[in-house]
Amino acid sequence: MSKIYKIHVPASTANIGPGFDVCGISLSLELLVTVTIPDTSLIPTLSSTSSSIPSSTSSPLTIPASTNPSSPDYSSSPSTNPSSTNYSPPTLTYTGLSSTTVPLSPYKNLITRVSLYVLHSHHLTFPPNIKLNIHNSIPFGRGLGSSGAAVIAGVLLGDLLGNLNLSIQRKLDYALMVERHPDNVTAALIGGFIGSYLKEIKSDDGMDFKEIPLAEVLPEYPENVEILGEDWGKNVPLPPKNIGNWVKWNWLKEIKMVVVIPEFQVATAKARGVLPDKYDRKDVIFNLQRLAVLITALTTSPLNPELIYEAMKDKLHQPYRMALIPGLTEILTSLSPTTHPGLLGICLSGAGPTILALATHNFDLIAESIKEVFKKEGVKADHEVLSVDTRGSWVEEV
Ligand SMILES: Nc1ncnc2c1ncn2[C@@H]1O[C@H](COP(=O)(O)OP(=O)(O)OP(=O)(O)O)[C@@H](O)[C@H]1O
Ligand SMILES: N[C@@H](CCO)C(=O)O
Repeated sequence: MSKIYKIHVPASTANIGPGFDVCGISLSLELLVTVTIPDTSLIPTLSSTSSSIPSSTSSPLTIPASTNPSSPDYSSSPSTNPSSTNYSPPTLTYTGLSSTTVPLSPYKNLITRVSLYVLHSHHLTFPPNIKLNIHNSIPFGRGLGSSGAAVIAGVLLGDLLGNLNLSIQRKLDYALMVERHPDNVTAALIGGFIGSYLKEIKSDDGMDFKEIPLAEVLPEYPENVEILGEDWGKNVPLPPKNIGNWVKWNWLKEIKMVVVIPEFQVATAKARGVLPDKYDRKDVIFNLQRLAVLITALTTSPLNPELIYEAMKDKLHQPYRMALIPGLTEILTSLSPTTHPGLLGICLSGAGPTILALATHNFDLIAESIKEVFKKEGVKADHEVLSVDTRGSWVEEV
């Protein structure tokens, strides 16, 4: 009998104005990966060395039961190199957004490459004949955390296929090796309104986290299965332990996220490339003051729209990204709680180009006003009214 699992990962919005690379909120849009594992009694162990690799650290959180279903147990099967069996790597099918353009090779697709990184670092590779059906509702390259969700899905997939039982903290460590800003991945993994920071890893600890090139973490894996051998898994950069740290704030249910999504994409790498290496002290203070106020203002009832509106302003990333997003300056200055009752604050969602408006009512009016500005710039946009997802990522056996 095959086993079927579903991996659920939410979208996320990051920064929320002044909290650049700090704040994230997971959203009610989902990336769903359905994993079909053939009769596990026929699946060989993929490496005899896997049991010697420590697979987890202790978790600071209680993991919901649904996050760690009983994974298939390969351990009693004989150790076999897949290249010597009737092996075929995972097959991928996609439905939903970007389903016609996303790579379907398991060695090129972001979700499966990340899962292979997790497996590889445990001296494992894909078990044979896995089927993956991916349904994507998160638009690519719009600032709604599509890559963060794909990375988390990949870590959860690797954990499932390797029967690793990684702790939630260790899963985050793996995700942070791939996406080095913690805001989207932490919100996608944990769920809710999240503040996070990365531990500074000094080189004399044996590894400088920031300096490991992504190409070494996610190498171009060859398109064949002859990749298990004596050295398989020996030179994989392992994540330092406990690099991501987070807090989860209360979220008031009356606050909804109005997201206005332009039709064009802005790659996060490009939107980070326009940022300066150094900032003026006054701009840093501007953000710190607002961020400190924003967290309490957003989590305290009754809400104070004027306070929140000012506290959602930013001088660390949005001013530099205006050149990439036509209409951004006007959008950020022309709507306010006075002109649009119900509006709490407005900012770029993640690296953009999506606009995030936090609001308690008048959602469609707020969205239409933002779309009007985009329209003047010749940009078509859609909108959605989203809720916070408080559950985060989870895996179920169906
Ligand atoms: N479901 C997915 N499957 C495979 N690849 C994906 C998936 N989602 C995202 N990606 C990859 O990530 C890229 C988008 O990443 P990018 O960081 O530029 O934008 P984003 O994550 O949507 O925005 P932001 O980080 O600002 O929220 C896509 O072009 C694709 O290569
Ligand atoms: N904090 C990140 C989020 C995008 O992934 C940025 O703004 O670049």
